Amino acid sequence: MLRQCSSQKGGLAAQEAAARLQKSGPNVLPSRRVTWPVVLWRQVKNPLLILLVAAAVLSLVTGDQANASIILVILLASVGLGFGNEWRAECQASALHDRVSHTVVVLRGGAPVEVSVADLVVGDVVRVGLGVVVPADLRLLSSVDLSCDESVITGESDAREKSVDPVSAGTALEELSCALMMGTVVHSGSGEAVVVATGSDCVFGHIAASLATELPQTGFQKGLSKFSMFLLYVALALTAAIFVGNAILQRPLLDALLYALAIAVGITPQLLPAVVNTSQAAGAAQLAKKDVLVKRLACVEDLGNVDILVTDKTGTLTQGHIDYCRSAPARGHDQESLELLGLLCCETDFTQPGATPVGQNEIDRALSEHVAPSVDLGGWRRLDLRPFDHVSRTSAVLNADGDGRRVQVMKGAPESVISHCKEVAQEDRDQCHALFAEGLRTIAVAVRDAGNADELPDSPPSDFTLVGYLSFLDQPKPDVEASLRRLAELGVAVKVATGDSLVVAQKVCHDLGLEVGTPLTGEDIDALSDDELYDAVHHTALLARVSPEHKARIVQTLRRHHNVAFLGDGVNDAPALHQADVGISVDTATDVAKDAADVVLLKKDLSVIVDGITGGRRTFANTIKYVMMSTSSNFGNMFSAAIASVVLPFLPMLSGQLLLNNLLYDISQLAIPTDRVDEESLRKPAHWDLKGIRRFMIMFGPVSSIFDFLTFALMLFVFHAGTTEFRAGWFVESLATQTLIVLAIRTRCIPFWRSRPSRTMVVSVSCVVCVGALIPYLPFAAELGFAPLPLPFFAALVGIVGVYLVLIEIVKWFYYRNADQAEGPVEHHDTSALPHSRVPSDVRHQRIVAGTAVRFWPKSQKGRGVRSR
Ligand SMILES: Nc1ncnc2c1ncn2[C@@H]1O[C@H](COP(=O)(O)OP(=O)(O)OP(=O)(O)O)[C@@H](O)[C@H]1O
Ligand SMILES: [Mg+2]
Repeated sequence: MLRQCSSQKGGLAAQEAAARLQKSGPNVLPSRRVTWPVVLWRQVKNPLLILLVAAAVLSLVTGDQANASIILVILLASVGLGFGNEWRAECQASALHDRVSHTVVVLRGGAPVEVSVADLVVGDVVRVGLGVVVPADLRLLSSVDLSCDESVITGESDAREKSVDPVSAGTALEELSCALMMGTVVHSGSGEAVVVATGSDCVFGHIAASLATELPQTGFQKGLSKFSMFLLYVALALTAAIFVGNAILQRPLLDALLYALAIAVGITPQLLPAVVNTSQAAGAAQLAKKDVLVKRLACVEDLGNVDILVTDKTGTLTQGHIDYCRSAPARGHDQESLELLGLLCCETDFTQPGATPVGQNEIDRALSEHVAPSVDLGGWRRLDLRPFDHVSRTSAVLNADGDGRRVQVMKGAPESVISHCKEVAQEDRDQCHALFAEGLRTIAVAVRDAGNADELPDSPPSDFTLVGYLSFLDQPKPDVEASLRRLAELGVAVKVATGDSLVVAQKVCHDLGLEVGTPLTGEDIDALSDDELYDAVHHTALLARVSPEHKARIVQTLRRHHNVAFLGDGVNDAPALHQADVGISVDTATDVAKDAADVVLLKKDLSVIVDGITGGRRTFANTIKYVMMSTSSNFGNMFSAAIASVVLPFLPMLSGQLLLNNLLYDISQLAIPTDRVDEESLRKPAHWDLKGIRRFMIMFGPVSSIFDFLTFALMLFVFHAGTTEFRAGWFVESLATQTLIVLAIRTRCIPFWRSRPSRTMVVSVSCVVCVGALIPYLPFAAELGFAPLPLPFFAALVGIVGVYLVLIEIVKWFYYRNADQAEGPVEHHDTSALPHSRVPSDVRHQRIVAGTAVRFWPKSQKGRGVRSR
């Protein structure tokens, strides 16, 4: 095979590889990226929009050409605005995605080097190990106990054994035991293989091309679509009512249709996708600056909604760099033989000259660094290996010494190893506890005479002799305590789920000031039903000696009533990462973990997650502002327009004018993603709450209508306005009230005084109001159907807007008082899980029922407004 690929055992020379890369192109699959036509289609596929265009074209041919042309021009501008913003967000998203690196170890000129997966070429010799996602189609050259999870290709969930033995030509894909396919995952063992196909030439390339690439919706997206459907129903009801009302009054039908459709378009928050995407992209870009890469933009908000974080221990609570600390031989054994046997039992075969540890096995790396130089492995030979697995928590080897004597060595978690030992003296057991109590990650080494066996028995026998313990130190991180406190303040409970010993984990938690409550072990968890587990997990912050399945089960159980994030970097964390609402991994993690994650941290640090969560909440809060806007004054305006069209003898605004009004309003709202967010709204997870939105709409919409009717009266009875002047007056008033209200709605506090909006927001809102006021004076105002307004109108306008904003503050006060009362009795987070029980009095856990939840803004702390930063 090597010859067929013009390669050799030591791999390709660097120049040769570069030359092949030039010819074959990078090893990547055809992009799944969104292209611009797709983004454009998203803007125009709105059925209301299509109907409106159709009606406008009809009107262009048969009737009012000026109005029809204005409608078309404005629609074009709206679509352009949405497209421009969404496209920019998409570009930012894919740039972020590209920053998640995937590397592989290849032999170049005989030496192992780490290169980007994209740089692989046919003929490269690569090394693969546990947890690696196979980067191209490979033919095995050597392997140790290798098996692969090929479910992405075959749908078969059981891992398949792999070996170098050739198979006959024409063998079915599932039976290709000497080949590793791109996209499959190494389930156990390790090996070397030569690349036979890259990029879209791979089997996976063909499959991926035919797969639907739609990803399942995130919690946030589900809420968003429900909300959009709700508005669509409101729009349809209103459109039908206006149309029928006008028809009964025998008004021109085409005009009525155009007008009704313009109102429908006005109500549907057309820019919602653009605002959401821009918010998310801005949020993601800010998070990227803080070393948080969001793989899917939609996860930004979900990150903000997290209220429980389940995390592993190594590298999160501890520094993650394991150092060999000391050996503790059992009675009757010495340090030398203990270290020698420990080294023999590493996955890397150190009896081979020049062997370097592969993969992410930290314990083996530490042993090779600190023990290998001083141990003489001369004469030893490896016959068989069973690599470490997270379920049995042991690894085993069969080795022969210089005299041909064969021994089986086992190393692993002390409890697991000791269970296979003949007899273990009490003092040796005590020694283990003492090491655990010091917080040392400790493994036991045991040995047995293997007679003349050639390979390891299927299950380890129980006649091992304990040789002793090897201890490793992984220091607690100094800044973790502060991060744990921040998380508690954010209403996020932290649970540590580790495969390490309970005593070691307890010591680490204690050192960090994390109260653990009543800890659970894997065995405890097995004995509990899901309901019992759900309750028990609330009373502890520590789950120790847990297997990968336990981690996944814990996450799954908690998700019933919580939004759960899981942080982990090992192969053993992948199932839980998949289960979690938000899977978080690190850039240095194993491929499977990184693949399963939604968010990748460039630094494995709790403080980075704190930033991620606050960033997510900020983004969510801003998105919700737009939603609130669309459902309050914007809705109110359209509602007034609907009523007025039936009550007045003429249309209160032409359809083109309505659309222009809507376009200007939308432009002003594009600044929302830049807005500041009150510190208070960051303190709690926020969720979609359709009931709350409906209540908001019903309370705020009519308030804006009252002022519209006031304006109608003013124009008709005080200024005795003609039709065009009337329309200009209402155009200016509705735009002013509609846009300025964002300054009130954006916060629970008193605007400007307690909470300041961003400068961009103030500027954009003010500019739009001014532009609106100027439009009736512009040279083309007559074409638009406007006449200039008398100056006293503006004095009245200032009065109307002023009273309106005051009234909104009063309604706001009532709304939040009711919302807070409606929330009912509040369950408290189990404070034992938080460091030093420093839980703010209002940290509560919110029950999310069937995707709806409690409210947008957290309860204000006894009127103490907090100034936003
Ligand atoms: N290479 C190894 N050889 C032998 N035993 C090991 C090895 N790696 C880990 N162990 C043992 O298995 C136990 C569980 O390790 P595992 O890596 O599954 O834990 P984990 O859940 O990833 O821990 P953490 O939360 O710290 O990341 C360790 O405490 C140790 O006793
Ligand atoms: Mg781990």
